[in-house]
Amino acid sequence: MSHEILTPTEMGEADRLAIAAGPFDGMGLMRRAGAAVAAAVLERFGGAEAADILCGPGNNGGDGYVVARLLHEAGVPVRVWSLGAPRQGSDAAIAAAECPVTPKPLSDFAPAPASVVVDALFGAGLSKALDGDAAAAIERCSRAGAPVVAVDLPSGVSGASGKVLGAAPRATMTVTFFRRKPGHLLYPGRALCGETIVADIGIGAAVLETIRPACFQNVPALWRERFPRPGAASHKYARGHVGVLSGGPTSTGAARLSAMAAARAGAGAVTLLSPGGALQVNAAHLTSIMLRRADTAGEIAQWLDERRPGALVAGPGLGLQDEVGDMLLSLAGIDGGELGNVVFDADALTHLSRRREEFLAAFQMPGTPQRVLTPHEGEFARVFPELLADDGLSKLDRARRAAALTGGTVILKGPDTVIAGPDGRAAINANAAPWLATAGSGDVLAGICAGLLAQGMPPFEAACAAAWLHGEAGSRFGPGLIAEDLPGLLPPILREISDLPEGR
Ligand SMILES: NC(=O)C1=CN([C@@H]2O[C@H](COP(=O)(O)OP(=O)(O)OC[C@H]3O[C@@H](n4cnc5c(N)ncnc54)[C@H](OP(=O)(O)O)[C@@H]3O)[C@@H](O)[C@H]2O)[C@@H](O)CC1
Ligand SMILES: Nc1ncnc2c1ncn2[C@@H]1O[C@H](COP(=O)(O)OP(=O)(O)O)[C@@H](O)[C@H]1O
Ligand SMILES: [K+]
Repeated sequence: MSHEILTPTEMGEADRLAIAAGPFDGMGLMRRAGAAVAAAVLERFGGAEAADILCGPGNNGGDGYVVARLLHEAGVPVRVWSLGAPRQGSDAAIAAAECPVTPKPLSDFAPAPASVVVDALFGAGLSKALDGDAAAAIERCSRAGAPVVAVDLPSGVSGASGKVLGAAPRATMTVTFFRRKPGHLLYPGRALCGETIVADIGIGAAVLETIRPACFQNVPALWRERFPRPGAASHKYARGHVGVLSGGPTSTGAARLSAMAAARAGAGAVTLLSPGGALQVNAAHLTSIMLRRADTAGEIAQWLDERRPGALVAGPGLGLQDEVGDMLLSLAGIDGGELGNVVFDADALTHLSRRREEFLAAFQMPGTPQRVLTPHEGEFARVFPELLADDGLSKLDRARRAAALTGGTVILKGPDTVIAGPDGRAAINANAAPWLATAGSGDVLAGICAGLLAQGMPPFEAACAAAWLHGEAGSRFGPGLIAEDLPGLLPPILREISDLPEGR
């Protein structure tokens, strides 16, 4: 599957490059775009008694006129509703002139029973919030419950951010062209697109060499090559050692979830670092995970110096006391030779929000551990309030800005988790299910990520792989999922990733 995601601006560039390279001109691409939509309508809604085509003034409307002509030629009763004539001489004007159905004003549109609506009002060129006749038409459509096929995007959904500008229909199906846009994968856009079909309209993949997209759908092809596999002669420490910091006696479960997940993700050894007061309760619940007493920042540093683990999980259940913040700050600035990677999760993110400037300064020191930050939206709001307050930023933009600010990899969690690296690369995760919204699920994600980091996977790839594995485990299990289930669901998924035949 092609997993590059193009912003609307990059898509415009793809159009231009493809037209320059030939063989299709703009009109040729529009005809192919319209044909792809018409084919999808006939295949999925062939039984509809009629088709209502809503056409905007730009090229999205142009696609709509092509769809209208082709459905008419296929014998479907077609009505065309226009928001305004296309600009003279434009491709859309040519498509409108070629359409044998006379358009009526959009203000008169009311969906007929048993008709399918093709929404070709606005696509990539959406420039302001929908209002007036466009918003009213969408409102009538929603009230009638008519099935909607969206051309490129449901009109009103921003292709760049997935945000709704004014109003947008809930499409049953969206047919987009060449590659997905962020708005197809980021909520609320994702939910409004319905099933998304990516149609080939004759733009060659070679244009991507010029565009060099930096955003991808999170699929295994993105990181499979870097996925760790144990060498035949590996010993347990060579497979990676993860440390996990435990909280006090009444909040130890989160760290154990992380520890178990790190082990299942393939780390050869996992050690839980526990305050003395929590040793008994941790010991009572651990078997393969090692346990070490560490009450102070000094004792943790001593263990790091002795064992030099590949990764540490810091945050789940850790506590919000000031001395915990001091300890985390010292970890952020520790020598990367003693500790390769730190996953800052949960309470560590709250400490980061309280002492942001000190943490950011520590992160900038050369030779410190690589970091992965795993905020959910609430934690993100605490750490980066100025990014959340900026309405012009998409979730993708926010994750990228946070990665740049911290010089780390950010997993901005949610139903549309975004992973962003400090080099500008980003991925949007699309395989998770709401069953994952259960206490402790994030602790498992942090542990999987640390397990992969400790095995030498680079942070961006490890973060993407962790989000994907976590999403896959949750989706495959389905209803009834609790966080304890997640680590045990990983082995068959890991086997598939590694392409190992049964019994090996
Ligand atoms: N390029 C190609 O080769 C190909 C492109 N293709 C198709 O083209 C689509 C992009 O076309 P596009 O760039 O013309 O933008 P489009 O979405 O039609 O809107 C622009 C018009 O709408 C107006 N307008 C915007 N928002 C508005 C609002 N809220 N309320 C009212 N008006 C609003 C805007 O006005 P303006 O901003 O100029 O004031 C302008 O007049 C793309 O999605 C795909 O379907 C395919 O055919 C494949 C080949
Ligand atoms: N509706 C949803 N659909 C898919 N995944 C979700 C949804 N809600 C939450 N998740 C995922 O579940 C995990 C929850 O993490 P988090 O909020 O930190 O939980 P906890 O702190 O209880 O461990 C994240 O990986 C998040 O992406
Ligand atoms: K549209």
